[in-house]
Amino acid sequence: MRPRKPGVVTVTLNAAIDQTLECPGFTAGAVNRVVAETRTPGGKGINVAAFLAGGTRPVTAAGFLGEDSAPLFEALFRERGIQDRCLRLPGSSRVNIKVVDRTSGAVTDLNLPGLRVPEEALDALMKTLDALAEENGCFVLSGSVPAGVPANIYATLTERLRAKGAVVAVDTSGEPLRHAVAAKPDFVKPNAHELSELVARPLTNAGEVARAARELHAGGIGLVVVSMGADGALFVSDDGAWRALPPPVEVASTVGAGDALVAGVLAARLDGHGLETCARRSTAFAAGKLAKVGPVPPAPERVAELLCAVRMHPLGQG
Ligand SMILES: Nc1ncnc2c1ncn2[C@@H]1O[C@H](COP(=O)(O)OP(=O)(O)O)[C@@H](O)[C@H]1O
Ligand SMILES: O=P(O)(O)OC[C@H]1O[C@](O)(COP(=O)(O)O)[C@@H](O)[C@@H]1O
Repeated sequence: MRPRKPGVVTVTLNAAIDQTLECPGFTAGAVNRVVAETRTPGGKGINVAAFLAGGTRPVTAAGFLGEDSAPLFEALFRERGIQDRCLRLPGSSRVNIKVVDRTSGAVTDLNLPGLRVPEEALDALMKTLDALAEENGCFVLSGSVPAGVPANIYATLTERLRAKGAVVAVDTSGEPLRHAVAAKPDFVKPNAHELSELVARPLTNAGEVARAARELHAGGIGLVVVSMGADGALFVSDDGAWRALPPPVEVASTVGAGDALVAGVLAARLDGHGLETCARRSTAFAAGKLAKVGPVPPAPERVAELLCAVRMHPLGQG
């Protein structure tokens, strides 16, 4: 995974403001008291851009933002030095509600559908991405697909951008993931639940997850990473197969952990690291991210501490 052009572009079709509600003992169907509320810019590609920025490569955010809520995202772009090539749509980006119960550690996500994308806006996005492909070698296509955009959008973009020599990563779910996988991106990162939906069978243990991940890899996807929350992640490529287990860490919110893992994988692979190092580094980065709400990268010293605590297990041929 060594693109000729250094820049990374993340594409977020369905950006979100994440409203985190801290609610000890949260119970569905009951009256609950919220003790703290924060609003942070989110959406998978926005988070990946925030985690990757500040490294050795230029990072650009593309996709759509509601113009009324754009200032929150623009502040993040300024703070992290992210180039803003997001197109503006009338209205506000969705607000996704994240209920965090620190007593149980559970996080409940209520993700809204988001703004409908008009046809002209999608055409304009295609032109923007074509232009960005002239100067950027890696594209990350992440998150749900909003109304107005065909479910095969990531497949279309994967083919189009790979034809221009770009490395393409996809992190999505459901129908968009099914289509994208058929277009063989260079890297996919489903979580175990999304992978189970994709292969249409329950995956009840790490062995079953590994078997399904190998099937995807054998189908032509160079790097398959399957995340499993506190149980770590599986990494499968031509270089071999590993499971990385994070140590127990302090958790403010698990929202964005998958995006941190994607950013960590890309940073390591684009720097030319092998699979084992990539798995260890990205797992340490994702675990370090959990201490803060929102797309705040962990301090390098914290990642260095966690690196030594990640346990690596080679996966047999199974
Ligand atoms: N509670 C946790 N403790 C330690 N690491 C975690 C925890 N939750 C997530 N992670 C790390 O973040 C990665 C991605 O988290 P996960 O929840 O599987 O992603 P997604 O948000 O895409 O479902 C995991 O593979 C793991 O490395
Ligand atoms: O586009 P989707 O699938 O609704 O996901 C959007 C949500 O995912 C996030 O990007 C977090 O994703 P992860 O927890 O998988 O890293 C949130 O910021 C956002 O609210």
